[in-house]
Amino acid sequence: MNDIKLALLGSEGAGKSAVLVRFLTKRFIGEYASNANSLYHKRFSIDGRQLNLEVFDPCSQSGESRCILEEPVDWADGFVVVYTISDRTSFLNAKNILAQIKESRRETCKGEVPICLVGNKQDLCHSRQVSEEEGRCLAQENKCHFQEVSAAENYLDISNLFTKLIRHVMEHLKHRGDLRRYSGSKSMAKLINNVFGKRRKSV
Ligand SMILES: Nc1nc2c(ncn2[C@@H]2O[C@H](COP(=O)(O)OP(=O)(O)OP(=O)(O)O)[C@@H](O)[C@H]2O)c(=O)[nH]1
Repeated sequence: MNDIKLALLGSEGAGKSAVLVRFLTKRFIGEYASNANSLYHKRFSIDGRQLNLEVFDPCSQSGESRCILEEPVDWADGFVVVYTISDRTSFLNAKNILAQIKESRRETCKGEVPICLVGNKQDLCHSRQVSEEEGRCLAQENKCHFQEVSAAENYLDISNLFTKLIRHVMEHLKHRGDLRRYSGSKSMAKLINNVFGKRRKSV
């Protein structure tokens, strides 16, 4: 069974946990504990293949806090970078995070890093500060997927974006002939726990 490791990154309050919980449970839960890093596990079936999905949801990163990014960026096979369409600062932070991912993967990762840029809180379009076009352009510049979503209102867009990203990760790993997939993910989970002291969750 293949292991797929994803990390969600983005500003405080961008809706990382909401997006992830919507994907994993189909539900929207208004408030989430935001003072701890979490590692979620889920068995997932895609295109007839069984996967062990691990998703790392760290507590918030500001643009300057490079250290919180380093371990997830090394660990993850793919990334969901979340900003809020009604908060330009979160968009600028997402831009910064994309640059950091690219920079740290430049040596090890020939070709594209599987990333989806997500503009969340589409339901707040009356207070929109970032146009859909700007989001799409930033994604194009970084050669990544792009999707505007509302974790509060819509499951399907979120499900589709994760499915697309997971397919991209699978392609990417196949291309790289990455045998690490079969070495067992428990040791990496342990490493992450050691580094961040985070809770682990099964959904
Ligand atoms: N209107 C609206 N609110 C949302 C949406 N997604 C999340 N929220 C709200 O935004 C707030 C922050 O959501 P979280 O999922 O905790 O955000 P986060 O990025 O995980 O935040 P940290 O854990 O602090 O990094 C919560 O009050 C959510 O209810 C959305 O799609 N629409």
